Amino acid sequence: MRYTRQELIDRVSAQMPARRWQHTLGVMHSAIELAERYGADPARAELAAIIHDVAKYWPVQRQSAVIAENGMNADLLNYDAPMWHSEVGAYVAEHEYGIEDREVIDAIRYHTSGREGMTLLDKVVCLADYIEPGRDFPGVELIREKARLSLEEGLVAGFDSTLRVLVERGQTIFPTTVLARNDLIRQLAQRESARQNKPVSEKKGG
Ligand SMILES: Nc1ncnc2c1ncn2[C@@H]1O[C@H](COP(=O)(O)OP(=O)(O)O)[C@@H](O)[C@H]1O
Repeated sequence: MRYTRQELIDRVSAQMPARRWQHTLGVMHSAIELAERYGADPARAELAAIIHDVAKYWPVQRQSAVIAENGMNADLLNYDAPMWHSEVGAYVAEHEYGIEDREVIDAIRYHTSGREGMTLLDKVVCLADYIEPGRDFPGVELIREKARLSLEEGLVAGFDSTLRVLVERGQTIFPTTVLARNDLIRQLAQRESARQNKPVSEKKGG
């Protein structure tokens, strides 16, 4: 990594309006909290959170150029521009800030869409983005409640709310989010069936 934590904060915060930096501070806070609760590395969660929205306010032409010119996921360009900043943020993290930690880079890359097989760090950063203290969209309280039960339940509730809005607005859906949601629902079902198939003696309350 080329910069200290404070240098990174200075560089990232200079690229967005104050209210978006406030959101980022909230995501840093929630990412650390979720990491501590669910066994991820809080320092790596915070690092991904600091950088996650770095490209959010870049002109869209600059964002699409980074994606098109660097062999990144060009399919993203077939979807609405607000999706692009995650991929660009991952690029900036790696190539401008010298981050070498693949999991941190990927947590930035998938913080909006999610993906099938999300890592623990992906889950922490994506969910923190939904529930940071400054968020007040309809349904955020339900996502916060589910986040107290598990990362997976929190994320399913988060993706549900995003998908609902996209459907209501008649917008196209970047399919990776649907794959991520399917995968999380299967993980929850597997966890539940493992819990139910435990020998009776191991079950609390019989
Ligand atoms: N699967 C998807 N398909 C299309 N648009 C999506 C998808 N997931 C998220 N979005 C949209 O991308 C935008 C950026 O998402 P996000 O980074 O979570 O935004 P913000 O932090 O500004 O709330 C939002 O407008 C959201 O509705």
